[in-house]
Amino acid sequence: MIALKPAPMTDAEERLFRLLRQLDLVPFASQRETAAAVGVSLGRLNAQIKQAITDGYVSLGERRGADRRSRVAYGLTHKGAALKARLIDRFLARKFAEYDALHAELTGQASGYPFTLNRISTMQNNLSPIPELYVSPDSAQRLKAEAGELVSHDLTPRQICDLELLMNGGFYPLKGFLPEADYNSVVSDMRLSDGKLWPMPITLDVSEKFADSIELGTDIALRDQEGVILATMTVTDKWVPNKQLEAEKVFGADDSAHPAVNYLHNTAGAVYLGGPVTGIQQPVHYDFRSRRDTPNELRALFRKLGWRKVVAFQTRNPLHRAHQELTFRAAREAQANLLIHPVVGMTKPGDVDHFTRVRCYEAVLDQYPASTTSMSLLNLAMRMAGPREAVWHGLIRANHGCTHFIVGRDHAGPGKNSAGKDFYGPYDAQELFKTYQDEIGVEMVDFKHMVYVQEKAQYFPADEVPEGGTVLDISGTELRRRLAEGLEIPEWFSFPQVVTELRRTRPARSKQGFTVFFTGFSGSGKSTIANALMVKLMEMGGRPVTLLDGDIVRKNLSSELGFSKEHRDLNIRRIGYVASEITKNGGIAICAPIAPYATTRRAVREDIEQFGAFIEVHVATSIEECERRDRKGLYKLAREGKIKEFTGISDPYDVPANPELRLETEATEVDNCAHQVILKLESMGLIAG
Ligand SMILES: Nc1ncnc2c1ncn2[C@@H]1O[C@H](COP(=O)(O)OS(=O)(=O)O)[C@@H](OP(=O)(O)O)[C@H]1O
Ligand SMILES: Nc1ncnc2c1ncn2[C@@H]1O[C@H](COP(=O)(O)OP(=O)(O)O)[C@@H](O)[C@H]1O
Repeated sequence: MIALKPAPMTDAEERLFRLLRQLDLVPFASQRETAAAVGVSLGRLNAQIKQAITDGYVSLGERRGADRRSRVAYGLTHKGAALKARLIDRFLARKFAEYDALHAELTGQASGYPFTLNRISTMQNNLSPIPELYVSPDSAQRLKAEAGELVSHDLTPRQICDLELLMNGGFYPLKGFLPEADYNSVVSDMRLSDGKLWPMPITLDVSEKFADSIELGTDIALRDQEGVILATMTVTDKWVPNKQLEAEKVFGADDSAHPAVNYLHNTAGAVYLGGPVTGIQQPVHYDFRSRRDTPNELRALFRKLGWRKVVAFQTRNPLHRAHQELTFRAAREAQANLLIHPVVGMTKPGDVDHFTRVRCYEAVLDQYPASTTSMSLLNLAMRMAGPREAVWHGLIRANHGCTHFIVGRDHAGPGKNSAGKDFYGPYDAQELFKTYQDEIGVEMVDFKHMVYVQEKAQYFPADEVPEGGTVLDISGTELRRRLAEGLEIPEWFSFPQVVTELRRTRPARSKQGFTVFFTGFSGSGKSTIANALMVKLMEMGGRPVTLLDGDIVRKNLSSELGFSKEHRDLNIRRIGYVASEITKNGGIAICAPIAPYATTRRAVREDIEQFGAFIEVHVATSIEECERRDRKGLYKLAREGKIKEFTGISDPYDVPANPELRLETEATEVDNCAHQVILKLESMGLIAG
């Protein structure tokens, strides 16, 4: 372990540090009280405070005395708070040197305790408090008011997760978003520039425009999505990262099939800002509050329970019987207590949402012995980086007071790459973890994939299956298929309470909502067929049906819109939004606009497919036939130039390339067209036969 000695602290710096520390602890104290606390005369303190105000470390405020009269009070500025955080190591080094000198003077010997910057390893104790980046609650109030004046950055959901773990010590020893030198070193060598192990770049990505507006050395306010200030950051670094290199080094390939690489290229801003963070308040969570713990809260819990050894189980999936067996075995093997530590920040796109998962965890928690098992939620934004992620998870669990960590098959695996191959080998994560285990400070409990052996009616690691045993297993994809089709999920695989919970969130396709989206020229037959379909679906019953016909929508939702590309797109996005809400809530939406642009139809499809099926039906009546029908007399007006931008005459229509269904109306009855849609819905499992 590399432990660089910090530069020596001068007397003036020590005095300033003591003052800042005291003002952080009790910002509303009188000068007399502060002078007594830091051990200087009132006159001297007064001079010190004046200097600190001139230097921008301390600001003047107001407090109400016991007599309710307002009096002057002093507190830290964000610059002062950041300086105090930076001086901590040097202050401790000085105190340590003083102790060593005292020890030598009184005993004739050096103390023999090596000084190290890594305070956790000197403490040797997973139960003692870990440093956080928060200022005291009183200072936080002042800083928050002050930070209102600063330039603000609105954090993305992923940055909020990162910031929470930075501030509460989950990402110790990081002191903020990585500066450039640390970033480069983490990307290439999995280490901070001082040599400490850290495998994941924790970066504050911003837009070029925002970065251009920030001078180095500026303090910025970091706000959540509602505008609440959570922290300030002194911007010490600003650079344009080599994202391709980051993708290759950290995630193993510059392939956008990897969710974090996709995020890097398509969501993250072009410029990174780095610098120390001063924590003001935790991000607010309204859900499962009592289940969320900071590293220090967990350490305190373990202290209270007398848990010396704790094995952590990381998960982003509901717990089934295989997981239960694995966690039981791990706890037995390590002779440790068990912390079920699921991630509720950001996981892999398409995962079961955390609300459902936590309800599933709660449902099975009483299968575990309460005296040796606890559950806590971790607001981590996963990157699905396999081996590097496992090392990172280990460090985070060490910070949360755990001594052991379970690494199973394909830990934090991102799925297949764009060539259809796995990004990482199934046990690469275990290999890498083993290499760094000592530095991580937690012991790995490794497991092979757990499978069910029918004859034994019991789970075994895949490499310990008794000879001749019949192995049963259900993959994640198979489980999703069974849930989607409402098929049986056997008792040996999961707990009935978990299956019930999952079925509630992901009912069978025949009970989910969906959208039928007709597209075609004016007069092609969209409304007529849509009406017939609606009646047929209503006859079947079961789900509410809503028809969003082009004409009706234009009268109600989009009355101010015309027929320019921009207005047509807006119209279709509105229809898509309403249909997605209907689909989300289990209804059937039938849409029948012209929707001439393929890109807009694709965007609507993506919105809706998050919640249920999207069935695109191209009503493929030729423009000549539509013009012959000319039901509303509009084609005639369009030919005469009296209606401009008329689809098919003077405006484009992108023919759908791969619709779920294409209808020919010229030689087919309306009833038969609608029936073809019904058959399609049946074949997709959306209506039960
Ligand atoms: N310039 C122009 N181009 C196309 N259509 C026109 C135009 N002006 C008015 N109309 C009438 O408006 C109906 C089409 O509206 P939509 O909302 O379906 O169009 S779009 O999807 O926003 O392109 C369409 O109704 P349908 O015949 O039911 O398709 C027409 O009656
Ligand atoms: N197989 C068919 N399907 C739908 N409409 C048909 C069919 N055959 C003839 N039509 C006629 O074509 C016209 C279609 O008009 P409409 O449904 O309002 O089209 P759109 O909504 O696409 O503008 C109606 O007059 C309808 O009776």
